Amino acid sequence: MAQDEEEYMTLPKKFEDGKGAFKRPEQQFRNWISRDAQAEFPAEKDRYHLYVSYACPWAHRTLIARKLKGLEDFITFTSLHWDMRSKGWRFATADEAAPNENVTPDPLHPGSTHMRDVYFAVKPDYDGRFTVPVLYDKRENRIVSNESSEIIRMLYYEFDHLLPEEFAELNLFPSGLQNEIEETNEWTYSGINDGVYKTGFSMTQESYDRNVKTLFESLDRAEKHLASSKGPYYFGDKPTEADIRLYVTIIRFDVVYVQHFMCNIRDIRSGYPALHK
Ligand SMILES: N[C@@H](CCC(=O)N[C@@H](CS)C(=O)NCC(=O)O)C(=O)O
Repeated sequence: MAQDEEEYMTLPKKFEDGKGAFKRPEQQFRNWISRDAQAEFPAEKDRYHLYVSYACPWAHRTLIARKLKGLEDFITFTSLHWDMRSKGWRFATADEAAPNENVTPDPLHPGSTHMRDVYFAVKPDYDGRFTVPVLYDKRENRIVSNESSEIIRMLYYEFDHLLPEEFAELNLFPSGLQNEIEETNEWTYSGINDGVYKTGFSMTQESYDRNVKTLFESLDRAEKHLASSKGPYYFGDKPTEADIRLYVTIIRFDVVYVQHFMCNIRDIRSGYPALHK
């Protein structure tokens, strides 16, 4: 095992930006599924599996993209148990399993109890965090990717030639909006998606003050955009990546981040009517 358990839970302290703020580490598995049948990871039915946690906004993005693109028969998934302790995410035991909710023991590696077991089975000297989501290749027993921003983009297009028209046609990153989406992603990510973590995991008062201010300024900006746009989605009458990225944080905001991450200048319900809608 590359890290002992106690050290693992204190690792966030190593991910510090030098100013007391949490700095998210780079993900280590960055392969791509491709529509090209000769590719290392070609798009195929029932070849890939997603490991997620319902608690995790980054994993939630991948479940939304999978659903919107009609990829349920292409990509199976398992949700880890919500109760994360010193070894990181764990699988539900047979007693706790809720198979209809995909909360089960690991269907692919009998005997593995934690997400870390999957990482070590693939890469015995892995030394990063045992994060979800993980996109896993069931045929080659390899991890394709553990970076949600890239997983969702693979799902947008790479299976399109195998999908019924209604799903192939759904374009969550249309060329006419790509610049605006990328520009929105940039501040939404750093101010909101990661902003709640930077606020909640601040190690100094100065870092908390700075990050909570940026977070609420970014929420104000998203609120203003939504209040003055036609809607119902962020960029008009069709959902795009901007909606997926914003939604997963907003839906958790009042129930998780206000209290647990001290993101409590306002809540969404009473402070942001357009975001709430
Ligand atoms: N950049 C990654 C971040 C994933 C991530 O940080 N996931 C969290 C859950 S919300 C996790 O699994 N943390 C476990 C850990 O750090 O031990 C992505 O977007 O996929």
